[in-house]
Amino acid sequence: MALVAGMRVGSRVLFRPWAWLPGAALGRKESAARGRVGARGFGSQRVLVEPDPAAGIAVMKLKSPPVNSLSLELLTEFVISLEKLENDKTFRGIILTSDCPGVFSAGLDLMEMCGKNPAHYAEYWKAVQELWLRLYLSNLVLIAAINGACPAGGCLISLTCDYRVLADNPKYVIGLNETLLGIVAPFWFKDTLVNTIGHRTSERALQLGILFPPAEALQVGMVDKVVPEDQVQSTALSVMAQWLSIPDHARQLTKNMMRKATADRLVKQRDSDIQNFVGFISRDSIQKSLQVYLGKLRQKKG
Ligand SMILES: CCCCC/C=C/C(=O)SCCNC(=O)CCNC(=O)[C@H](O)C(C)(C)COP(=O)(O)OP(=O)(O)OC[C@H]1O[C@@H](n2cnc3c(N)ncnc32)[C@H](O)[C@@H]1OP(=O)(O)O
Repeated sequence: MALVAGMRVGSRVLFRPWAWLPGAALGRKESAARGRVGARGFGSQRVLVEPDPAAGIAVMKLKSPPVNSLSLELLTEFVISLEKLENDKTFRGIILTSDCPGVFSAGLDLMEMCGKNPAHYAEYWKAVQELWLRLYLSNLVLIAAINGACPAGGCLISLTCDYRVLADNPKYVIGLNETLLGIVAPFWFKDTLVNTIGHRTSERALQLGILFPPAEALQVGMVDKVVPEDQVQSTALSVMAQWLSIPDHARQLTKNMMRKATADRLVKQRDSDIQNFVGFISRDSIQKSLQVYLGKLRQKKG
């Protein structure tokens, strides 16, 4: 089946924001062969990939200073790196972490959602959806090694992982704090949280926009383990070894069984979800809220 900017995964056609990139028109086999990751690191400007082919894993580090906010560029590079690893049968797991000190990811890039036109908002939201779908349905074992603050979209990324290890630092808060910005987490952010910490805790966390410090995050189940900062990476590696001891086909089918219905809800209404986002974010009142929030972030420094 010929698809110009879409790729069939199961019964889904996924958007390919990088379809214009050199090599994108190659056949799957040729492309996979050329793109084989091997033992040397690869990546892009904003996403570093450190492969360990012998162990079947790669460490993926977000590197978009100062705070790994999820710009269109970072989202696109993230998806490309993920696809490379997914297509290379050497790899069974990814440890996802940050290369920016003190911040895992500041979430969606507020500059992408302020003062732009509807076409830009639509393109941006499609890229956010795409990253979520790819991460949430990934066949690989994904472990989040959370070595910094993890609000909103940063938290969402970690929630798509199979396991979360958080560094024990009171500044490293985690949660979906959208209401604090005067915006609303969409249904698939909410579903991802409910699937992780349950309905009642999610309702309270979402309405109040709670950013949980490590001990509370552990208590509500937002993360699976809290460890001293210098042990985040080693803990993620030992957790990975445990997950990789399970036969892939059985684990993957089980993961898919647990997650498919949630992902399908978005797949079935991607376009209307984009329209909702564009309509909501374009409102004058929402633009004003975001500007006020950005102003507060900047003031914090002064
Ligand atoms: C409408 C549909 C719903 C959409 C769903 C939305 C999801 C989201 O993810 S919205 C984004 C929510 N994110 C946040 O609330 C986090 C905001 N940032 C912070 O709280 C902090 O920056 C921090 C804890 C992540 C890091 O603190 P610190 O190390 O002290 O760094 P600074 O606050 O000084 O920030 C440095 C620099 O970066 C800018 N910045 C921070 N976050 C974002 C962001 N999400 N998008 C764009 N830019 C961001 C910040 O303004 C500073 O900029 P300059 O002042 O120009 O240096």
